[in-house]
Amino acid sequence: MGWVGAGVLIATTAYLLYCYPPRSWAEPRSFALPGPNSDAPVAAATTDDPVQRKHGSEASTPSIETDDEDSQSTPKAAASSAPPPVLAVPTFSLDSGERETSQPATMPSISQPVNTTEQLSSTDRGHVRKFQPPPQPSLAPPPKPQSSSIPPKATTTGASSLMPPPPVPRPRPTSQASRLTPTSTLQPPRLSGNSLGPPPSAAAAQRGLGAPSSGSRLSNSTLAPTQVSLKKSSSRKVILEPGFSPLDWAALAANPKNKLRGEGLPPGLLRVTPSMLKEQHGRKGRDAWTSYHGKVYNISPYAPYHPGGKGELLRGAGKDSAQLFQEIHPWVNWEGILGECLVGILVSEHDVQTENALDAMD
Ligand code: HEM
Repeated sequence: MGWVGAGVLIATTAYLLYCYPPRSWAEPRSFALPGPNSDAPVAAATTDDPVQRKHGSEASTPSIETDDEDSQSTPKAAASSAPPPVLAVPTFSLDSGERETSQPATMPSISQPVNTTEQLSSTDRGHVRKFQPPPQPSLAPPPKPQSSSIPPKATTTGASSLMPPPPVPRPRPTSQASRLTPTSTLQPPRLSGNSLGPPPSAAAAQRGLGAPSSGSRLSNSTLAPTQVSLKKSSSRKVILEPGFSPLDWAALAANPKNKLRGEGLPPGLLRVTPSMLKEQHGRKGRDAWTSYHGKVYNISPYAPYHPGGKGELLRGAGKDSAQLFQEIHPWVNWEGILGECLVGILVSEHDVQTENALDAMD
């Protein structure tokens, strides 16, 4: 190499001398002077030709030369400009390549407007990428574009899916139906007839015109007031005169001296035949007798105290009243009211005749 360098040196000097002949061309000293002057540039050119070309192309400022000297000694100091491009280049180049081909429009939207112009210019120029990209790719790249582009679509789609107002028409029919149904359901129970019904219904059912009819009327319940009026009208109770209340009757019956069985009767129970009972019809000054479960009672003293009236009570005079009694008020305690009015026992005509025959034989 030394020989080659010397040859080159000589050739160059010869060329220079040929092109720019010195003023003292004729002087022999001129050959000696260029020698030492040419040594310095030749040495610099031979040693640092490739390196100096790079630095010279990059910049002519002295600061760059100092960086080069530092870079040789300490790479970190010079890496301030170099490393970032090394790390950023692969990521950025890949992203930029894909984006340039597939999604050029997403990049500006992702990166902020300040960097958009720089990126567009950087995509066109590869040299500029190395210096500018590091900050840009680190902030911009993958997550933001996808997230920013996808979410609005999803939100819009979700909103559109949720927006259609089916619930608006739904509540209307449901509310109407619910309103109609509950009212309908609530009305039947409200039928106060039920609350009023049970105690009197049981009584009225057995009192008046039959339990089944009253039960159906109560179920209708819309006619509750009419039911009450019917019960009152069906009620055949009479207004008793003063001093003939149930308590007055109880006080009268408590005293055995009142002789509620009737005047002129023997002390013991009588054997009453149907014919005898029939003669005690309550007219023509006779007491009214009636039979109930084989016993004969004098009902004449109770007539003014009978809540259903004297006429109703005398419907059973001279005959058996069990059927009428059961039809009207089976809950009434017959024996408790008319115990002191017991006359005798009901016997058949045949039994009375045999007894009479036996008595005659005696
Ligand atoms: C045998 C024929 C009888 C007839 C036809 C008859 C008829 C009636 C009638 C129509 C009523 C009114 C019912 C109402 O409106 O709630 C009534 C009430 C009454 N009757 Fe008679 N009755 C008879 C015999 C008796 C007898 C023998 C007694 C007593 C042992 C009696 C005691 C009563 C009582 C206590 C009431 C009031 C019932 C109530 O307040 O719920 N009845 N009766």
